[in-house]
Amino acid sequence: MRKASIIGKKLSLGYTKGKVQREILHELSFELFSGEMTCLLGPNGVGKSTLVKAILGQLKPFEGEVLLNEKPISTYSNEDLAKQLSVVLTEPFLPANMTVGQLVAMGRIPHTGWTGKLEDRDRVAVQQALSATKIEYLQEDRISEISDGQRQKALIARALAQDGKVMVLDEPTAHLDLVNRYEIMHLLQEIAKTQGKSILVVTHDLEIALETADRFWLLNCGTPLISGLPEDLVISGEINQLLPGKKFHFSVEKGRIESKVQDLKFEISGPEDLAGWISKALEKAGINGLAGAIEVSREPFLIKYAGREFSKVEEFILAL
Ligand SMILES: Nc1ncnc2c1ncn2[C@@H]1O[C@H](COP(=O)(O)OP(=O)(O)OP(=O)(O)O)[C@@H](O)[C@H]1O
Repeated sequence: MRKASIIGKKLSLGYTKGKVQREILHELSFELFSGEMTCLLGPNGVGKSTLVKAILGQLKPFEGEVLLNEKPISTYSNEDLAKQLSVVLTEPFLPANMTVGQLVAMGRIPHTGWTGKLEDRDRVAVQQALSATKIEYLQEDRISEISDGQRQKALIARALAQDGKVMVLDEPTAHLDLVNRYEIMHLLQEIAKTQGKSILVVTHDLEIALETADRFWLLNCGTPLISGLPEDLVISGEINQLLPGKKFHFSVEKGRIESKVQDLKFEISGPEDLAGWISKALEKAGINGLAGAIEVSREPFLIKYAGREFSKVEEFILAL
C-alpha cells in the first residue's frame, strides 16, 4: 500500500499585492508518495516554485490545504516542520571556509538547536548521509574547493542528515554536466527507495527525469496537475503537455523531443535511427528538402546520394 506524506487538496495558490489577489494555480490536488522520487515538470513561469513554497508551508493557499502526514501543514511549528521537511535550493549561500563535514552537520540543527553541539546520534546521522551520497572522502575538504557536482551532493547530504521524511529539491542538476546530472538523479531515486523518503525534484531535464523518476507531476497553465508513471504519460501522449507548441513533440519510439516535421522533409532509406540523425543534421544545416532519395547503411556507415558515397554526414552536407 502506497503512503502519501504530502497531500494537496484543491489548492489555489498565488500572491497578494495590496488588496489584489493574483491566482497562479487553481484547485490543484496531488499526493506525494513515500519511497518514490517524483519529478515536477512544467514550462517556465507556470508556478512550480509557487507550488513548492506551498508544500514547504511558506505560502498560505488562497483556498484548499496541504497535509503533511495527514495533518494540516499550517498546524506545524517551524521546528517540527524542519524535522519533517528538508529543502535543497538552487543557489544557496555557503560560507567558503566551511568543510563538507561541517556543512552536512548543519542539517542536524533542527535536532541539536543553534548551539550545533552534536550528540552521538547526530554524528551517526551525518556519517550515514555522507555515506548515502558517497562523499565520505570529501568530509575534510572545503566547500569552496570541490566541484559543482560534489557540492550538490554535499547539499543533498545536508538535507539527508536533517532526516525528514520529505525532501524537496529545486533544480538540483542545474549547472552540472551530463554525467553528474544522471548521477545525482539516480542517487536521489535510490535514496527514496532505500530510505522510504518522499522526494520531490523540480527539473527541466525531461530526458534524465524519464530515465530516473518514479513519478511525474506535469504542471501546465489552466489544467489540473497530471500525476503518473513517466512511462504511462509517454504512452498516453500526455507528456506532450510539456510541449504545447506546434513545432516539437515527444517521440515515443526514440524517447526524446523532436521537431514534428523533421522526418517528412527527406526521403531516407536504411536504419531508422541513422536516418533520424542524418535528417537532424540536414535540418540544422538549413537544408529544407532534397530532390531524390538518400540511402544509408550501417556497417560500414555510408550515405549514398545522387550516385556518390559519403562516410560522414559532414562530407555529405558539404557536397550538397
Ligand atoms: N513573490 C512573488 N510575488 C508575486 N508574484 C510572484 C512571486 N513569485 C513568483 N511570482 C509569479 O508567479 C508566477 C509563477 O512563478 P514561479 O516562480 O512559481 O514559476 P516556475 O514554474 O517555478 O518558473 P521557472 O521554471 O522559470 O522557475 C510567475 O508569473 C511569477 O511572476
